[in-house]
Amino acid sequence: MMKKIDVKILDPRIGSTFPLPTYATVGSAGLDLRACLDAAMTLNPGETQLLPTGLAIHIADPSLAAVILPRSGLGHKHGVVLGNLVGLIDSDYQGQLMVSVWNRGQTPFVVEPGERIAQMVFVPVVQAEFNIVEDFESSERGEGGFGHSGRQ
Ligand SMILES: O=c1ccn([C@H]2C[C@H](O)[C@@H](COP(=O)(O)OP(=O)(O)OP(=O)(O)O)O2)c(=O)[nH]1
Ligand SMILES: [Mg+2]
Repeated sequence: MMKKIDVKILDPRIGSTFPLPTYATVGSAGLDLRACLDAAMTLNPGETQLLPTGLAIHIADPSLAAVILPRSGLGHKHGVVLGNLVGLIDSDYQGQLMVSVWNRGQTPFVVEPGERIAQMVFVPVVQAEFNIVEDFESSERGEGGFGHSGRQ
């Protein structure tokens, strides 16, 4: 079932020159976000830039959040990923959705106005309250971690 999320269009090109983000297929998890730029922007190797999307959302429901993820083609083929690796959009954030793009590759990458530069996925959230204890009820794993079970 589709969930309604309030959106503010901050750049008038959204909805005309650049389409509003939509799911590309019925099974898509991500909505592609576009770089709301006035002119093409060169992202040099190693460079990070914060790009506007021209949109603000207010998720409002604390049991939801959104994450911004790289697009696999940009990340794998061009080395264009996110400066924060993953962006987290809080349910009470009302500012513009921003995308930190990082060229971790070896060649300059030109971001065109309206180019799909990242994707956003809505995710369920559980807010936890801490219950302070002296000892945990024992579990199968216990304190083992960080590869303690080996590689095969
Ligand atoms: O890629 C991103 C990541 C975050 N945000 C916005 C939404 C999010 O709710 C807010 C704060 O993000 P976060 O909590 O990750 O950043 P912070 O460095 O902890 O800043 P703050 O002190 O504002 O929480 O910034 C974006 O627009 N794009
Ligand atoms: Mg924060």
